Amino acid sequence: MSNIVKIHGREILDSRGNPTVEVDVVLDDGSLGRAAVPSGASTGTREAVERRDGDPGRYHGKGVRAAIGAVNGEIAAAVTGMDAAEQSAVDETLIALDGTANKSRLGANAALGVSLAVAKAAAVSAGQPLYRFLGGADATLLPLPLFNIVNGGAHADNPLDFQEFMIAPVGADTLADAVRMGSEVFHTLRGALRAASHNTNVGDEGGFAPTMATAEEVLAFVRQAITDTGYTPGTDIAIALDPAASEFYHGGAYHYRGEDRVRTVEEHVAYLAGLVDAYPIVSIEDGVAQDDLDGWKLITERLGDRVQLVGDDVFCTNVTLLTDGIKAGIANSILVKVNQIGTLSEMLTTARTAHEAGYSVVMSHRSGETEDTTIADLAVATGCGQIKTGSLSRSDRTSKWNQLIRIEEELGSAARYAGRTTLTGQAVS
Ligand SMILES: C=C(OP(=O)(O)O)C(=O)O
Ligand SMILES: [Mg+2]
Repeated sequence: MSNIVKIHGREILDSRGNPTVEVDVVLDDGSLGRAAVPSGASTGTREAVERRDGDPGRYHGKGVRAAIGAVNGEIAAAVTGMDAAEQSAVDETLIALDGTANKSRLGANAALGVSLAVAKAAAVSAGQPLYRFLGGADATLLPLPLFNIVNGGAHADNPLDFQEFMIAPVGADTLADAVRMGSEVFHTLRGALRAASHNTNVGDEGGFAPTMATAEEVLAFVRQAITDTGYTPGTDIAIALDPAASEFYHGGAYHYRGEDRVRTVEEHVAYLAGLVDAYPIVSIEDGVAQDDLDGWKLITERLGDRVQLVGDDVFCTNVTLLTDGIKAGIANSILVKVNQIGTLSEMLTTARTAHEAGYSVVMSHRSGETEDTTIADLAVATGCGQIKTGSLSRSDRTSKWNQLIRIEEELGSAARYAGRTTLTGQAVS
């Protein structure tokens, strides 16, 4: 038993240069846990509410300072003296103290910083790495990485409607091999884009952000880059998409800016199905919008037995939304982002509920990140088998891949690489 003796929140910068929350938790045996809180750009409407600021540049830090004030004031007063190993009790205290359904009073960013820092301090106190402290001796599964190598949507200033084009080294033998393969393709793609006179600037998650108008154009480049690197598309390296469709769904239809055309729900789902037919796509996240329940039913009926259909905005890491979705028979997978719900315990409940229903779980970063690598450990602790944490450039992204490399090395012969084993739906060949 190690009690919390000090909680200190501070303002730091995230990868977009915006202020965010970092929390230190100190225990009576001197153990220190530190956690920094990320932030999304294409946020789901039912996410827990972070106290932040709307207009970068003009405010700089007002909302974040209010969240930090809550950490150093009300939260510190309530949580100091508690046993850091009692994560559920700490998280229940945070939830009750806030008192709202969406953590809007104190801020989900205040709650999450404390929740994660407490877990990390407890792991230090127990003399264990976080993944083992939370996951036990069975936490040996290294996740399949989904590397986001082309950025569009809300994460880039190009005309691409789809937010993320990812590659997944399903045929790698180890996580370290998967990272190497991903980076090889990333560099091949850079060369191919340059050769075709496209820019090779990167977006928020470190993937290239070329001025292309259609998903097909990107997919053709990505598939060619896989082949030109010496790998077989689909067998060695598959493709995953996050269209983040809530961002371009308005008035009951999908508005494609790049092509300057509108697709009905049926046309949009048929278009995605056509992409699955034409390319080695194994996973589509938010293929339809959070408010388009008919679209979710249609896409699940049409593609659910062929590809992984991941719910991000539609579930918001919220166990109630997930349970409703399971009952409605939509999706077959959930994206899990700790800051969407605000405490570690709630995220773990959501992940467990998904697994029990046969839904796969993909651990995820946010588009605004920090150098904090906690989600790498959480992916191994939960044994979820998949993680997306951006591209193979920018330290805010590579820090997570590098942490997974370290965990794999530390596990030695006990380490197992998930490859394609945790993908739901029928993987393509
Ligand atoms: C990581 C994502 O983006 P954001 O953090 O902007 O919600 C996503 O939509 O999956
Ligand atoms: Mg998403």
